[in-house]
Amino acid sequence: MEKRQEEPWKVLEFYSGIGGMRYSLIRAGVNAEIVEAFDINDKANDVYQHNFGHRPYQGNIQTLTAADLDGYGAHAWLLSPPCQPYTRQGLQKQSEDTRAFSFLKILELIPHTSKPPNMIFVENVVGFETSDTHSRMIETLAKVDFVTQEFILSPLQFGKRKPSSFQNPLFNNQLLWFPSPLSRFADHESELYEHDQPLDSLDNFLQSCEPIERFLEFKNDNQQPGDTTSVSLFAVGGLEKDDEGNRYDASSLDQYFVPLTLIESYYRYVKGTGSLLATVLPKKKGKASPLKEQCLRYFTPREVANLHSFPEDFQFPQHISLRQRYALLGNSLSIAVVAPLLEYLFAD
Ligand SMILES: C[S@@+](CC[C@H](N)C(=O)[O-])C[C@H]1O[C@@H](n2cnc3c(N)ncnc32)[C@H](O)[C@@H]1O
Repeated sequence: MEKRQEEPWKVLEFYSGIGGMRYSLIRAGVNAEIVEAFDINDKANDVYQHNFGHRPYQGNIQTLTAADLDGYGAHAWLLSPPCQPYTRQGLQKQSEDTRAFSFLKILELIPHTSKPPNMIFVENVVGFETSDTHSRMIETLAKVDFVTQEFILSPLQFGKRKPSSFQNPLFNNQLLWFPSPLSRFADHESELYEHDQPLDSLDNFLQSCEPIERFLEFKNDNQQPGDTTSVSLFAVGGLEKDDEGNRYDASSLDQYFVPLTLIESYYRYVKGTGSLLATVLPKKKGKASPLKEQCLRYFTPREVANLHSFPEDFQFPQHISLRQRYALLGNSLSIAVVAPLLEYLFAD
């Protein structure tokens, strides 16, 4: 697709969810216009519409044709397809999983379009890079003359069509485990590590992390200044309460505390997903206190959105239940990581 210099990039956002990709594009400062977004989930579309004033096309991406895609005249396609076929907790059926079909279908349409996109950005989970879906993606993109660069930061893949290229062609057709090529694009808030080695110790890692208080909407009342590093996170099970259909009252903190009965059977839930916050510090420094004394609570949806770097004005419409909020946020992405990648991809 030809584009005049001053024209905005025309972008299609596939699997738009609650708009993590669109927020990343905004944060990257790319002069772009989302010409259409696509998602099958009506609740996700309610949230998207609430925040962006546009309701995504609500249908199965698998039913789109090459002519439909040509009709949008887009320069770039952004895709965050379902990750369940590749996650470690899942059955790892990869391209055999019905949830992978629409992604493969959309890639296979590229040679049949008369105006193929100049750029493609794909975001997924660790596990995708070794899947047969990934092999088919690389094969299909090579056939239609794309060069690719791939990053495992949070798991990300993206491509740019010849003759345009990446700012750093040195990394073409490589899978990188470090973000150095992006460092010029990372803004202050989303500073990326320059390390091309894993962080060597837990201490170094903790020092390079933002304190968790920065992300909290409910601060700990009993917190002393300087106690920040003592707040602990535990990976245990998700929220138990089924609040389907109930309206969500964001103002009450009580609903986020983990019931003692659940903590007592902590080990049964270790395999679940989600993180917990210890709101009471251990009495003795360096000594872990029993879980029961730490007043564990779940992060609120706003806090999860903060951890994903969603902007402050992002909101859920009232009718979205607590459980739905967690599910939608859980499907979304880290804007702090995706924004520099988009900036890198769109840089001339
Ligand atoms: C991994 S999530 C992407 C979330 C999004 N990037 C965000 O920030 O919220 C995948 C999304 O694709 C949607 N989806 C899955 N299969 C689809 C299909 N065949 N057609 C349309 N949407 C689909 C799901 O409803 C879900 O919202």
